Amino acid sequence: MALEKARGLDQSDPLAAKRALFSIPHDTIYLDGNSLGVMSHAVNERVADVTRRQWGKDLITSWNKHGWIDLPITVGDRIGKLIGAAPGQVICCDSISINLFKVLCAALQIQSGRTQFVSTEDNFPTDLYMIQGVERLLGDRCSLTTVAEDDLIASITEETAAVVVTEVNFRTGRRLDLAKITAQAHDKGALVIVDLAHSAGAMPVTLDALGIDFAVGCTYKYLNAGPGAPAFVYVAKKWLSSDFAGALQPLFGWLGHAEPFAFSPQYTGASGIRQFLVGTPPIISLSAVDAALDAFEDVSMEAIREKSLQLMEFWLSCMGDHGLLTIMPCVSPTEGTIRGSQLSFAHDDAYAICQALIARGVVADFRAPNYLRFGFAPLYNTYEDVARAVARLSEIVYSGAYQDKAFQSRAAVT
Ligand SMILES: Cc1ncc(COP(=O)(O)O)c(C=O)c1O
Ligand SMILES: Nc1c(O)cccc1C(=O)C[C@H](N)C(=O)O
Repeated sequence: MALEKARGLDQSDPLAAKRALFSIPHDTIYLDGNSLGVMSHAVNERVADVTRRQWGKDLITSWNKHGWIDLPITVGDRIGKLIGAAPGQVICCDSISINLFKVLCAALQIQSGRTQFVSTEDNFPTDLYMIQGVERLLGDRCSLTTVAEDDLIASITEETAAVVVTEVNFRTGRRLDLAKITAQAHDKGALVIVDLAHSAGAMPVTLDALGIDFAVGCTYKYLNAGPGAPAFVYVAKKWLSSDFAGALQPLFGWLGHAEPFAFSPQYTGASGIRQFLVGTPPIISLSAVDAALDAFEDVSMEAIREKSLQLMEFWLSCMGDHGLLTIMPCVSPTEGTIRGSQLSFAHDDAYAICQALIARGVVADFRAPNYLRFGFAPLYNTYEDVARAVARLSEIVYSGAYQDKAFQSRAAVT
């Protein structure tokens, strides 16, 4: 029944043709695109071209000949289109963690006199760690206050330098209201720094329209650029033309210099977003980001969001039909609009169930303390994936197959 319904839904799916752009092992149902997206054929081909032809034959001339030197900016602008940022405000470089360091320092510089960052206690750890690192570096010029998600808005006061918020919670999938958070922050004179790791490529994001000050995000999840592909950083235009322009962030690397090839001993930051570049970009994986973005060229983020919501509704109805929702309750919001593109379920044996699923070709992941997490990537996941994965989950849970010893021992990466 569920399989028939799924096939019908796949037939009328306007994004169905997109799946053919990706390389997905035929015996795998991949529901972990919220951790590492799958490889597109375009990425595979571009990486081969960059290594064989560009690097292999054209060698160092490729910095000019193949536009390597401008890739952080050209790719940044392409990402900008997906997150509601006009050109010139996004650059693709470094990791989320490093980019956070840059924008945390920028925020403190802009907010002279204010020292407090407010964040959520359940934020992705690297976001909290980076603030703790700045705190260690700057002493009483920086402090971190963490609060429950429900208390975030009320905790933003005239003392707050910036709110540091991840739009979609990596454990629960809860999506916070950026419009309300930004309105309160700006009302109190605080800045807003957003982590879009679980938003970019999964749903519409409107940074310029919301008036967000800074944002960071990665490209290896829903943007499918590959393991360790460079992240991005958004800096609102008004800060790029502020008094601090050219020296907004403290990692004064040579490629953020106004004239890198003048090799001056004195740092003068480049104008605009280029000042957020530090050292030499990883051209092979940056090219992979560029190629990965091709899959988003002719599709709207609204259409992607629509399918994401429908995939999750179908997943929940299939789990309900199998009686699974009482055995492993959903810890994600039941209301789709306040959820990202993932569903998490609590079960004491979530880790072992996840391993048993992987052994049966359904790739999900486990997140401490006891969550089984499924990510939905509308460009390549199908309704048939959903029906088949829930059937396998049901078989594992009711048969007790997950209790096998082989599924108990924890790997380094979960
Ligand atoms: C919300 C969030 N922020 C940051 C990261 C990681 O950042 P980085 O690019 O520094 O590894 C992740 C996942 O790895 C994440 O889920
Ligand atoms: N970045 C990752 C990695 O290098 C290895 C394993 C997982 C990741 C992840 O992205 C985890 C992810 N941020 C999460 O939401 O759990």
